[in-house]
Amino acid sequence: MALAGREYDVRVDRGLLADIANQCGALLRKSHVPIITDANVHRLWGDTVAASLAQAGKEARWLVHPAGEGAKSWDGLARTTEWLLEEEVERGDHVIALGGGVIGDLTGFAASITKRGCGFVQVPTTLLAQVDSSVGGKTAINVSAGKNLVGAFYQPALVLADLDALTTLPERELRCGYAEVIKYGILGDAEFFAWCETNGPAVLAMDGQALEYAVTRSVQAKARIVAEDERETSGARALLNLGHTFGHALEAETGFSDRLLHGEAVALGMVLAARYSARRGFISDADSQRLCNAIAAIGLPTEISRLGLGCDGENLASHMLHDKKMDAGTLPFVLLKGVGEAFLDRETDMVDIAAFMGGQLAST
Ligand SMILES: NC(=O)c1ccc[n+]([C@@H]2O[C@H](COP(=O)([O-])OP(=O)(O)OC[C@H]3O[C@@H](n4cnc5c(N)ncnc54)[C@H](O)[C@@H]3O)[C@@H](O)[C@H]2O)c1
Ligand SMILES: O=C(O)C(=O)C[C@@H](O)[C@H](O)[C@H](O)COP(=O)(O)O
Ligand SMILES: [Zn+2]
Repeated sequence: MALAGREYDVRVDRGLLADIANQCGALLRKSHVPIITDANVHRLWGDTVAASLAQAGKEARWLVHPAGEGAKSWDGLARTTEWLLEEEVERGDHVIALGGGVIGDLTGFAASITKRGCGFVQVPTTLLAQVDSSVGGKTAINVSAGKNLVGAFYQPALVLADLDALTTLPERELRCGYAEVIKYGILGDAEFFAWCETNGPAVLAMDGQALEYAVTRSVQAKARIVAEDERETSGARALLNLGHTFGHALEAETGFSDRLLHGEAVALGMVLAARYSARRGFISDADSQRLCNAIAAIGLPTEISRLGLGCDGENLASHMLHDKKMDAGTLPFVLLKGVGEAFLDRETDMVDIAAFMGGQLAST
C-alpha cells in the first residue's frame, strides 16, 4: 500500500497464519503478543497462531469478542481499549487483529486511540476482510445514529491475507466477500466485472486460482484508490462506497444483526444504485439488469421487498441522512454511467430517493 512515509505490505498467500511470527518479524518486539479476535476465529485458528508464536518463543495473549457485528460498538471498544491498557501495550507495540471486518475495524479504531495510537497488524480471515476492510485504514464502530459513524483513518503496519483461512469460512460469508469483489468491477473495471460474471461460481467454489486472482486484483484496485485519496476528500475514494449509502440504511433498519450481513446489504445497495441510475437515465435498463443478474447468480439478495422490513421509503431515506458523505446539507450518491463506470452525483433529491425506495419495497 503506497502511502508516502506510511507504506505497508499487503501479503496474499497461503500458510501465513501458521507462519505469523516470521511474517510479523520485528513488529513483535516483546515476548507477549496481544491478539484481538472473535470466538469463531479463536476456535478455528487460535491454536495455529499460538503455535507459530510459541515456536518463536512468544506467548499469544487473547481478547476474544463474541462473533458478529455487535462487537463493533461502544461496549466492544471500551472492552478492547481497557484490555490493551491492562496488557501494558506501548505506542511502539503492534496488536494483531485476527478476524473479519468487525475485528479489523474495531481493533484498528482501538489502536488509534490507545495512548493516542499504537501499532496494529491486520490479519483478515474472511474474504470480505481480505479484499476490502483490512486495506486502506478505515476503522470504526457503529453507534445508535448509524453505521461506522465513530472512527478514524488509521493505517495498519502490515496486512497478512492467508487464503488458507478461507477454507473454514461459511458459504454465506464467502458470498458477502464476493459482493465487495464484484464491486471493484462495477465501479471502475468493466473487464474485471466480465471476469466475475464468468468466474464468480469458481470463486465461491474456492477454486484456488480463481480465489487468488479475485483477492489479488481486489486488493490492487483498493490500494490504488486509497493511495490517490486516503481520506476520501477528492471523490476518488468515495466511489468505494458504491451501494453503501443504500446498504448502510438497510443495515441500520435491521439493527446491525445477522438478519442482513454487510456484504448482503452492499449487494442490495449496488442493485439499488443501478436501478436508481436507470431511473435517472444514466444507464440502460439492460445494464442495470446485467448487474443484478451477476449478483443474483452468486446467491446474493437483490430484492429489498423480500427482507420483510416493515418500514417505508421515507424511513430508509432518513437513515441515509447520517451518511458521512453528507456535505453542506447535500448527500452525494455513487451512481453508474455504465457497468465499470461509477460517478458521484451531487444532484440526488432525497424526496425522489424516498419515492424510489418505497417503490422497491413494494415491488414483487
Ligand atoms: N474498513 C473498511 O474499509 C471496511 C470495508 C468493508 C467492510 N467493513 C466492515 O466489515 C464488517 C464486515 O466484515 P466481515 O464480513 O468480515 O464480518 P465479520 O467480521 O463479522 O465476520 C463474519 C463471520 O465470519 C466468522 N469468521 C471469520 N473468519 C472466519 C474463518 N476463517 N472461518 C470461519 N468463520 C470465520 C466470524 O466469526 C463472523 O461470524 C462490517 O462491519 C463492515 O462495515 C469495513
Ligand atoms: O474503504 C472504503 O473507502 C470503503 O468505502 C469500503 C467499504 O466497503 C466499507 O464498507 C467502508 O467501511 C464504508 O465506508 P463508510 O465511510 O461509509 O463507513
Ligand atoms: Zn463495504
